[in-house]
Amino acid sequence: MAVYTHLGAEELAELIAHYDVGELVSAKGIAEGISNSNWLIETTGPNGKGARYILTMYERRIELADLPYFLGLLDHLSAKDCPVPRTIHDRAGDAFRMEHGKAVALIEFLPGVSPTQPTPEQASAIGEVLARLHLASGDFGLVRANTMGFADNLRVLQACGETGLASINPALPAMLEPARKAAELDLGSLPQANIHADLFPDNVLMLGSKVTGLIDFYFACTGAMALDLATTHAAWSFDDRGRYRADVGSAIIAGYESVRPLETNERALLPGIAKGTALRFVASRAEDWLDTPDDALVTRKDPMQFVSRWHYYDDYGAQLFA
Ligand SMILES: Nc1ncnc2c1ncn2[C@@H]1O[C@H](COP(=O)(O)OP(=O)(O)OP(=O)(O)O)[C@@H](O)[C@H]1O
Ligand SMILES: N[C@@H](CCO)C(=O)O
Repeated sequence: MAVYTHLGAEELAELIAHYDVGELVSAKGIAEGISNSNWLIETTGPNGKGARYILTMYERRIELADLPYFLGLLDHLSAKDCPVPRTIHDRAGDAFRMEHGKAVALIEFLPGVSPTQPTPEQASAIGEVLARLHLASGDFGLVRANTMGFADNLRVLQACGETGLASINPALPAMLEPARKAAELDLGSLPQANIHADLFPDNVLMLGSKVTGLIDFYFACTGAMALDLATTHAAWSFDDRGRYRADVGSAIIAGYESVRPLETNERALLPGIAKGTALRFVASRAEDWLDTPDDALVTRKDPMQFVSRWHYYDDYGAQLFA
């Protein structure tokens, strides 16, 4: 249940009164999500016709200093017609406010549901939208370094330690060596933009094959566009038993290239980048696994899922991205 902080009805009404969105009608805690507290807010709307918003309270992981980048990027992309939610600014013009010592933001509600078994049509649509996002984000004025880059992944795995990794699964310590290799990959010479960097299906809202919303930009950073494409490929193209879905994988690349064809140097590095991005999720999941007590209510994500994806890219990456 992702509502970590209780906000009473009066507190919520007072908070909403700082925005030009009408009066509070209802507020429901949203169960999905694990990092932040989220509420679905209904108000009478700026013009009295009713409106819905997402209220997010930033609970952990997110640095306050990064919020202008994350929220500003949403505004920049939505102004360029990308399907991302706008940030609603308060009457003073601020994108976030402090409440109980924590930052809160009011965000446009977008319709749609996250696909659990994406179709090739949906995969193609997400590829297209990702490329549009890259073309639109290049001239966003702010920059943010990737804090989950390949060298960071190595540090995270090393900090888990061989014993810690082996306590999750005996096959995990063997990923330290590939992580060392990935850390040597230099993505700095590839075309850069502001990238989402975590575009899993649960961060995408869709109606049928139409992408209605990309959400959860809290790993967004300035980085190689090919990294974002490889991450999306790794997140979408395997079924729940870990089998590669060729129709979905090729539809993502084809959809992307229908808007922004890959450059030769990006294509050449994609197999290595795909392995590196698989290790990003091995590392963050292993770290979370060791940090989460066995009796916590949160369901831990299995790092081994991405070990098997790493092996797939190691075996077939060269032909997949040829
Ligand atoms: N702009 C939006 N429009 C509609 N629904 C949204 C929007 N933003 C978030 N949601 C809903 O709220 C849920 C939780 O949001 P989100 O996944 O961002 O949670 P989180 O805790 O911030 O992230 P995470 O679990 O990835 O750490 C989403 O699954 C989605 O259903
Ligand atoms: N989307 C990530 C969580 C955020 O880093 C995962 O599935 O491991």
